[in-house]
This record gives sequence, structure tokens and C-alpha cells, in this order.
Amino acid sequence: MADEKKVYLDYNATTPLEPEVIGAITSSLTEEWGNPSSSHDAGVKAKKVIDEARCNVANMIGAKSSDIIFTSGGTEGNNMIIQTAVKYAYHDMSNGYPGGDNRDKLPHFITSNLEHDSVKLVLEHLAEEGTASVTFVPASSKTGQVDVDDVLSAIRPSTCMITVMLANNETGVIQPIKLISEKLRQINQSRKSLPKILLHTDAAQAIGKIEVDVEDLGVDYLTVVGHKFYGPRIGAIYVRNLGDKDVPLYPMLYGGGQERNYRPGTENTVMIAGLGKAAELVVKNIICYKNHLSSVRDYLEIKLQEAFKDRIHLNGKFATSERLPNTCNVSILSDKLQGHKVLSNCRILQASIGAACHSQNRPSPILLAIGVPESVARNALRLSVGRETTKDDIDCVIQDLIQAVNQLENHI
Ligand SMILES: O=C(O)CC[SeH]
Repeated sequence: MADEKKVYLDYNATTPLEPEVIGAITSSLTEEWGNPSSSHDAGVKAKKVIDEARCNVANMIGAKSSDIIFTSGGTEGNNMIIQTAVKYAYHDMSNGYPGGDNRDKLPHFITSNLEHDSVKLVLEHLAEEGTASVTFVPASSKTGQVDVDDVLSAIRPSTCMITVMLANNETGVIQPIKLISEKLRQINQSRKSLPKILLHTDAAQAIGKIEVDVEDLGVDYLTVVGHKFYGPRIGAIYVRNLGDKDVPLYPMLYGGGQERNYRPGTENTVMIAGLGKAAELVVKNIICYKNHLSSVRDYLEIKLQEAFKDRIHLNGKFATSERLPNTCNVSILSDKLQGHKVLSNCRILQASIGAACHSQNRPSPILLAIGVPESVARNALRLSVGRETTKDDIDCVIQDLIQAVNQLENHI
């Protein structure tokens, strides 16, 4: 039997590689296999690829190439940046933070309750082992965002870092990073005798969907994740004026000195070549990507409402908040339609009820965290469209959802 048509709407989980990215990887496998640290031609060719990729990644986020360090992916990048803040705080806390109660004896982090596990669990672990204290600022049920004043009012003398994701992977809601950085700059200027509070954003879900510019955002650190924008499963971090003491970076690994000793280990040249090509495509096409994604996602939401009328609840759509152009978090209201059951009854649609790294059989903690009622959250579907998604694909998905819902509601 011919393979039945499948429509993939889980691009926030991961994306396929663009053909040009595959080409760059394949070429590098056969042509730039040398050790980039070697001084002979084979090494020089490999190093040239890495330097070019670094420039492309930097261009993609409006950064200097000297401020980019390649990593194995978003999890390593987020861990490295948070661990850096701990070490930065302890170096500056050698004489302890002035004043304050016992809370000020530990480096303090401020984050949201929306973060990916590679931020959330790192901070929970630091708190549990007594290395740091953490304030998880709850996002607003009215906006799906953290409130800027709630974030800033959590600041203490011992606060060393604020880390908030740029866009949420489940709702698509874009967080107010630029506003946080503008107000934090003023606060840092007034914190005369206290160390600067560092600002990090995990941009994994935003890059390749909206324009991301580190100067516009005003962040000190930013995390890049290749497999979210049609690149390979490696990543990079941005560190403002890397090497300047104002914004430190401490290695988690020690070894052969690669990546200026910040991230040693013989470079994964072929994957870095792919990441650089994916970044180059984003630089060239981001407006086109963004327009296509929002056109198809908006068409999807129109068709969902035509098919299911007032039973549709859009969990990531807020009147005053921007969201990613490709993400639709939707619940079809009914006591028989848990999201995972709907997906199990779909024949064509490939999607998720929330983050791939979370259980697919329980309501999303993120939706519950922004105040979505449990009866609505358990019916959620996270539909995320991609560069190749067409309106015909959406029409097929709508028909597939209608038949799946009929099956569940009428026990067909
Ligand atoms: O949101 C996703 O599915 C990727 C992170 Se686990």
C-alpha cells in the first residue's frame, strides 16, 4: 500500500535539514575533514569553514563573530551560561554581598515558570544543593508573559542573573526581553557597590521564525539551537564582548584549547558547517520565512474555527502579546477529547500536545502555569507549522481532526 500522506506540524520539536545544509555537511565530510588546529592545508581548510560558520551565526543575531562559541546544543549552552553566573557570583562574593538577610549569602537567579527544562532543572538543582537561590516568576494568565515589574521587583543584592526565554516552545508567546534589559540597565547603573546583574535569553524557539538581534534585545548572553531552524543538532552561545570581564564566561570542560579555551574538544567541523549554512539561509530569508509561517498558521486557525466553531480555545493567543508566527496551541473543548487521544486517532497529522521532552499523556505544565484550566489544558494540541507547510496540508489536517474527533465522540 502506498505510504499514506502524513503532515508534520511539530516544527517546534525539531525541523528537517534544508537541502543546502545537507550539502554543506556532505561537502565538509569529504573536503574539510582535517583537524582545524593543524597548520597544514587540511587543517586550514577546516578552520576556514568554522570561521565562516561563526560569521554567519553572528550575522544571524546581529553579533560580532568573536562573541560566538559553538556548543553541542541548547542544553549545553544554557547549562554553561548558568554555571558561569554561579562562578561569577562566587568570585564577586568572595567578600560576601553587603547587608541583606541569609538569602543574600547565595547567588540569586530570577527566571520564569515557562522555561525549557535545560534552564528550569539546572536552577532547581542549584537550589536543591544549596548553591544558589532562585525566584521563579509566574507568567500572567492575561498575557502568557512574565511581567517585567514582577521580574525586576524580585531583584536582591545577591541577584547575579536574570534568565528568561525569548519565546515559549508551547504557546509561542514572545517574552518582554527588550523591556527587561532596558530597565535592568538602569538598575545596574544604580547598583554601585554590587556586581552587575547578567541577562540571558534562550532564543531556541525564536531564531528562524522572527528577527533576533542581540543589540536590540540588550542581552549579555543568548542561546542558539540549530535543529530548530533547519540546521543540525548542535548549537552556539552569544556572549557580549567575550573576553571582557564585564560579561564573563567560564568553561565547563577543560582540554585542548579549542574555542579559545571556553569550549575545548576537537571541533565538529561538519555540523558547524551545517549550522553556518542554516544561519546564512535565515539571514537571507527571515522575512519570507516569517510571512509564510504566519500566513499558514493564521489559515490553520481560521479553518479550526470553521470546523469546530465555539469549541476552539486558542491557548497561546493573547490580545496584548506577540507570539511566534508558526505556533498554534489549541484545545477542542469536550470531556472526551484529551489531546493525546485526538492525536492517537489522527491518521495524517503528526504533532504533540506540548514539549517533546515532556510526557504526552498529561496536561502541559506550561499551560497550567499560565492559568489555562485543567479541563482545557488536557485537550491541548501544539500545532507548529514549518517552511514547507502548505494550505493544502492544513486542509488535510482539518479533515483528519474532524474524523478523529468524530471517532472519539461517537465511539466509531
Ligand atoms: O518544545 C519541544 O518540543 C522541544 C523542546 Se523539548
